[in-house]
Amino acid sequence: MLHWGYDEHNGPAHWKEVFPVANGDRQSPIDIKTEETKYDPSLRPLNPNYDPASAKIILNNGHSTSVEFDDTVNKSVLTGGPLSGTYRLRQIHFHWGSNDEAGSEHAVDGMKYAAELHVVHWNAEKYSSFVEAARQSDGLAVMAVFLKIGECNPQLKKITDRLDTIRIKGKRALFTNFDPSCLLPKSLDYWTYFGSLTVPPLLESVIWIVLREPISVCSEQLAKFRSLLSTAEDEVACCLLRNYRPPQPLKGREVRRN
Ligand SMILES: NS(=O)(=O)c1c(F)c(F)c(-n2cc(CC3CCCCC3)nn2)c(F)c1F
Ligand SMILES: [Zn+2]
Repeated sequence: MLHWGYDEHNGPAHWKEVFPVANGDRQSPIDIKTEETKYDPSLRPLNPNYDPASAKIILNNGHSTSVEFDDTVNKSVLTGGPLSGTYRLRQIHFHWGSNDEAGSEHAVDGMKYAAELHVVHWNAEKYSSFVEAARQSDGLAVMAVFLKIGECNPQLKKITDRLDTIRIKGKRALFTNFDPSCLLPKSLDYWTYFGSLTVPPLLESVIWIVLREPISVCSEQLAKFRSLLSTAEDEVACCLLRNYRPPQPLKGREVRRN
């Protein structure tokens, strides 16, 4: 496998060839069987506290589009929920499919949504950098939000309207004054479990917080994600039509709910 991606020759089925942890005991995403989740009264309300000035750039990294935040200080943080300590906002990004029927990474009772937003944080209380935290079992906390096909989402428009300026892999553009809380649903009720990055190097360092209520997205907005290219300037253009990893074995893990 040359460089990992989502095509037949370098997609999720091949990742274990380079990243053997792909067959590990706490891989993500998973299919959340709601009947088997366990209510945990010790789980606290989620407390996202983001400063719009932390937003810096919007980027096409060839695998997704992300908004990167200034994580050199505790300006935008997530506390509460299943977390002990303060997790600092690093980036948000999306996963989508080649059609509106599937595109999310997590599934709920076997059902997949059209897309999924990930809000990535790292444990800045215990570790000194994102890369160090990414190697620790409690290093990262990712909040996942399902995108359900419906009304066009005016908040998401701020992102989808910029995608034509970063079509090519590696392109980036200034993107500030953006508070990702505007993409969260009314209810912050969640499921939580111990998992991994869903992209190589698939490190098993993520405390997953999956919000139960989806936000809306319309087909036209999703189509803009699919028009992003997974290729750089000097390569034959190839659209990033899908970028989701299928659900992985639960291997005895518990999924708790608040
Ligand atoms: N889908 S996900 O699981 O929410 C998700 C994440 F949680 C991530 F942290 C990343 N991530 C990957 C790197 C490179 C680092 C390069 C040095 C070693 C750590 C990874 N930066 N952020 C990511 F791309 C992603 F998709
Ligand atoms: Zn992701």
